[in-house]
Amino acid sequence: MQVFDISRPLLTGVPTWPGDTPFTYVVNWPKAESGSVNVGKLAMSIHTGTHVDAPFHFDDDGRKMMDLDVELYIGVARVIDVSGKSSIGAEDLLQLDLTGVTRLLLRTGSWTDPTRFPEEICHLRADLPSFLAEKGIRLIGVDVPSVDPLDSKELHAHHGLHQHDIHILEGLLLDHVEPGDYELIALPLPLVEADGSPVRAVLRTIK
Ligand SMILES: N[C@@H](CC(=O)c1ccccc1NC=O)C(=O)O
Ligand SMILES: [Zn+2]
Ligand SMILES: [Zn+2]
Repeated sequence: MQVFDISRPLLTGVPTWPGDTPFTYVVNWPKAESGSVNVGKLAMSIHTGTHVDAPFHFDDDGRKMMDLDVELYIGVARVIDVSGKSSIGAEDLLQLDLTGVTRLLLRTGSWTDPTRFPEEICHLRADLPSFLAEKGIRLIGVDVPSVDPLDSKELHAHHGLHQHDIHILEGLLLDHVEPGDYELIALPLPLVEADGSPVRAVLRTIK
């Protein structure tokens, strides 16, 4: 059994959405002062690195992190390669047999420099959510900061996925993983009021 870490490392300088809270970690209470332990303090945006979105992120009346079904973030997931495309719609996935797939991770390869926030990414087209829902998919994962174009204010993909009860996992690292079926573990933190959560996402080979 092999485990692939598909999470982006969180460290000072990690790319964030333009204008968003920078990531900081400091030892706020060092052992030399406390006498026994180093105690760290963390500040970050929910949407930095590998994370899940809760519907409240794009809908004031939407559910928050703790209201979402934790089961969806654990279980068999299929990784597919869709690199080289500027967007993904139903047409791009028509040839695939997605029978029995609940969690689908798209390797777009469109975030080429992990040290910088991308200028352009592969996004999901408006016809994809209903197509995925028909196939029974409940969670979609992408290796880019958003399922919508970076400058989108309408967030058609976010809203469409939510309407079809499909959960969103963003900012994965999939370059080092071959397409196929794995067990996904990407548990969000129990942030009761939050619009999402950072996750540690891993893929475990099956058998
Ligand atoms: N929808 C994006 C986040 C996003 O749009 C965003 C995140 C932080 C600060 C600003 C953002 N969008 C601004 O237009 C996401 O789901 O990660
Ligand atoms: Zn997000
Ligand atoms: Zn999002």
